[in-house]
Amino acid sequence: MELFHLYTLCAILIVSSLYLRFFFAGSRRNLPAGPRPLPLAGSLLDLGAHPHRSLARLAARHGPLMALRLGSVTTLFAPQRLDAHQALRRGKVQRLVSHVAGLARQGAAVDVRRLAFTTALNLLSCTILSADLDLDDRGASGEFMEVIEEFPVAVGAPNLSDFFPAIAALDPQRLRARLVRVFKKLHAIFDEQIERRMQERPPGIHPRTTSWTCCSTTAARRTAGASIGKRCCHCLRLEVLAGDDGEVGDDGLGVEGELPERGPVLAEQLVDQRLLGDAGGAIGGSGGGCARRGFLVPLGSGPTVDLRAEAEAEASMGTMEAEARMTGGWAVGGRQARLKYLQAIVKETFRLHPPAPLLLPRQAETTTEIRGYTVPKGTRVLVNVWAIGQDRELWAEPEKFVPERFLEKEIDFRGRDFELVPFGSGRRICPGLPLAARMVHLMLSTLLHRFQ
Ligand code: HEM
Repeated sequence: MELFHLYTLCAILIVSSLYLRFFFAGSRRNLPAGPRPLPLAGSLLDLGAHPHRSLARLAARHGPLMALRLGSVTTLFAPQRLDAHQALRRGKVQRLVSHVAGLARQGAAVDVRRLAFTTALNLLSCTILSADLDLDDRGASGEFMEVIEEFPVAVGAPNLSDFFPAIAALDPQRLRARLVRVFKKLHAIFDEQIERRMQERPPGIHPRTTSWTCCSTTAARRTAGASIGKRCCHCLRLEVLAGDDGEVGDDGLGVEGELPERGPVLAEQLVDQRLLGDAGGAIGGSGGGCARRGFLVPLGSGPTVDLRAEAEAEASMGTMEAEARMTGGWAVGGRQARLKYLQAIVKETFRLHPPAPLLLPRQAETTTEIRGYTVPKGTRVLVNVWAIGQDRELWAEPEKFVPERFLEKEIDFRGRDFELVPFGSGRRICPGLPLAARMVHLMLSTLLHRFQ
């Protein structure tokens, strides 16, 4: 009997150690490097009294992205910010390239402006709505593009009502009516996406309610299978933004580069009227606007510019592809940051053709003094970014497209250098800047590299 117990114990030990070995080997497969875990405790003992210091020490040994097993939980540590949307961006640009290659093989014309626009839009719609727009589809993306193009026209046109508020109710130029129509179309597009997401969800399941994602009425109405009125759309948009499980995550904004710093506020901004209002012009800027107003036109206008940019894209892409082959991925987005000349082209284009030449209007909240002048409360303030880009005191031969000027100057468009503020500056700086900047560089360098 004693012997039987001994055999049973041995068998259990052997089976469980084999299982644990298999389990942990499998779970560590293709994980980033990290310290070898002890049985059961994993690397818990490595953390010590000051985990932040111990982790930094371990990262210095194992690399910037490190996997640790703490108890039974595998944990990933990154001392730097992670760009979780890199794969999504790459996928979109890869699709753009395949599409353009297909058109080139057929000898068909390529509408770069529309394709760049749809690619940028696609990234946004995947990020916000998990919906992919077809590059061929003139329907959905074409309609969206029309709506977005109408915004700057309706918003940017000088409006008599702004100058004579007493007649605002009459809307003499019908601009307000026009904007209402545009918003209606845009809401219809969003409503369609919301409806689609709701249809796809199994009946009776509604996302977890969090303080900012979804109001209880909406959840209750949906659970009851009732239709949802326009008033609930705001909540739904936030809910859609939050992804299927109510978490801002895989397709939500909470993981994108620099955006989480602004958190739910940004999410609300993006999804509520602001997105519908401001990002409209902005989206046009990030894709079609840039292609239309700038990047590709000046590139074709000077052989030096063209060749240098191409050579740089070529060199960088060579490395990127080698890297991609090793990692099994595609173009490595981070490398874009090192394309100095391409960056200079992008900056020069923003200087000459800022997509929002007057930014968004401001209003003085209090009476204030600037350069000895009094600015009364309520004064409308317009910043002419286009004129700043044309200022002869700041730029030599400002009317010329000369990217080289940015090779000599340490000027960026992120709102710190007031000579170049195509995305605005300060508290109301464009929150889409990181996304737009990455997409513009990635699309431009990829197209230059792949096509003549
Ligand atoms: C090349 C691309 C883009 C350009 C040039 C651009 C430019 C701008 C500018 C000039 C403003 C006004 C800033 C100010 O008045 O100080 C703005 C605001 C805004 N942009 Fe962009 N944008 C771009 C892309 C995007 C994208 C891709 C998104 C969305 C993901 C976006 C979302 C917004 C929002 C929500 C605001 C309003 C911010 C606020 O009022 O606080 N933009 N953008």
